[in-house]
Amino acid sequence: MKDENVLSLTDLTMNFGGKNVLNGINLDVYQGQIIGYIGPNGAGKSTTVIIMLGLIEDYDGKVEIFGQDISKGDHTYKRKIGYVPENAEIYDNLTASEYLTFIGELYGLDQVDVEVKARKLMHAFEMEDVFHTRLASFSKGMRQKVLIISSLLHDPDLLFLDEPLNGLDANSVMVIKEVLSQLAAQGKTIFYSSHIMDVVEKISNRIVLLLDGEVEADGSFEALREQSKEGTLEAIFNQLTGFDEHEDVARDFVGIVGGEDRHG
Ligand SMILES: Nc1ncnc2c1ncn2[C@@H]1O[C@H](COP(=O)(O)OP(=O)(O)OP(=O)(O)O)[C@@H](O)[C@H]1O
Repeated sequence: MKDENVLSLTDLTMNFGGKNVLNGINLDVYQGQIIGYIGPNGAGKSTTVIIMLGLIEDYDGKVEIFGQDISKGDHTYKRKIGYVPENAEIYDNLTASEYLTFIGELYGLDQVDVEVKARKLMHAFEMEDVFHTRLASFSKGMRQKVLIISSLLHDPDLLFLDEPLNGLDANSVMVIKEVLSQLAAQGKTIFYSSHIMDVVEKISNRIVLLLDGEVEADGSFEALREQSKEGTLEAIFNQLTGFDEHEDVARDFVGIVGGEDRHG
């Protein structure tokens, strides 16, 4: 069923130590959308995601996921969400098989079923040979693939991804982009947070730009391009965040590196 509201944020505000980090976010996300969630460092993207995951509770405003207000104590919605964190505390002493089975069991899956599914997904990513190898020996990209698998074991309806392509080679990037498109086409909803503008531009059907804890822009790439008259999402991002000083910043930086600190 498309056009179903999967996620709704109403006047979401978050204050850390007297500083407002989120300043009243309003957002309705519909089934099958891939939301590119972008914004400068410190804009509040991770904070929003962590609130939606139910990990921060002292926010103001309303967060509804699958039509339920998540502050009401019913945590069953968590069974239907998946999460790829940017920096995962991965369990280095576990093998991929042990880690994935553990995560699957946390989601309430049967141990044998989850192990079979995890092995198949590792095989699909050409990693079956390291299924029983400790994660400590995995490369960055291999770990990232394990994280992606772990977020999908329970076939979630809503997926939160934070820089999911970290460390992946060009071929793997193509596979994951295609996986996400096909999941969205099946009706899964994807909340994709990244700083890699050309990927966000291609993968998202809706882009939400957060600036100082507020939604500064919200629309398809085509609509944003129309409004801003810029050609790429990177240029739109620079324009909307009011940044046109990259050459000056770089010149200062390189000058300091070379011992020519003009500011003393
Ligand atoms: N637990 C915390 N305690 C205090 N301040 C916090 C905490 N978490 C985040 N902040 C502050 O909230 C602001 C938003 O942080 P957040 O991590 O949400 O930004 P972001 O948009 O995800 O940034 P980035 O692109 O760098 O990942 C920052 O100023 C940060 O210092």
